[in-house]
Amino acid sequence: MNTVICNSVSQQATVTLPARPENIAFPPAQTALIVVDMQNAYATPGGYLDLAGFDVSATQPVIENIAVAVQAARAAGIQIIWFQNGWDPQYVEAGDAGSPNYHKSNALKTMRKQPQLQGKLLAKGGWDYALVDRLQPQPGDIVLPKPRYSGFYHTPLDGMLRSRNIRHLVFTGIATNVCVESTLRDGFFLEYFGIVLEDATYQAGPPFAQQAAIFNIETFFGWVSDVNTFCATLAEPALKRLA
Ligand SMILES: NC(=O)N/C=C\C(=O)O
Repeated sequence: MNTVICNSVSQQATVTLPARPENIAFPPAQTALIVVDMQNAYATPGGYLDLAGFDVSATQPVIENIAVAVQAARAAGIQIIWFQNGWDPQYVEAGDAGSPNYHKSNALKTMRKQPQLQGKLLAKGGWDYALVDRLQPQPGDIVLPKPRYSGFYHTPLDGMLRSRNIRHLVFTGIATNVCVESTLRDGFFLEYFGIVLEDATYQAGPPFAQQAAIFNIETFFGWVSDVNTFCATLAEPALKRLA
């Protein structure tokens, strides 16, 4: 299993993260680590993606890598934001037939095909909607429910970030090619710097979906790094102080 271990740090002014296509500097105190939709729906066998026919069998290393990244980010004074995707149990927030979401959401489609699942998939308060046991928010973290793929739509995310002077967003979570990429793209248009920790994300669909999302992000919308590098970068100033 791909386990990454790293040490924590105190807050510093700016760090420079080795990344593709080039290194990127950011101030931890004005940065958020966003954990996208690490719910049973997306990461656990028996959850929505699994029931809809997507392979979630390789998500455990991603969960572990996210836990490591969250711990390092928290110690460095980076704001942690947990997204939770879904709707009220009556699915009013999902939209009716007048919404593209009604037609494209594979959760809604799966429930229409299998009516016994109605009220179970991505419904607030249920097991499917809950974050996986391994990844739980702590006091000071922000938990943000969102009803669409992008965390910027129908949520207070932009205001929350601006009021905290946060301009850099480090992304982890599932799915790279859907909610991670959607949010990072919208952030780009709103003048946020988006960084993805590649090994702390996982795709919905075949491996080429991951590759394409990472290519798009690296080439057009943001920067790509990994958990080990992220942790080592945050630890560097602390190591220098000890020397
Ligand atoms: N969290 C996500 O990326 N979600 C992807 C698909 C869906 O929610 O139907």
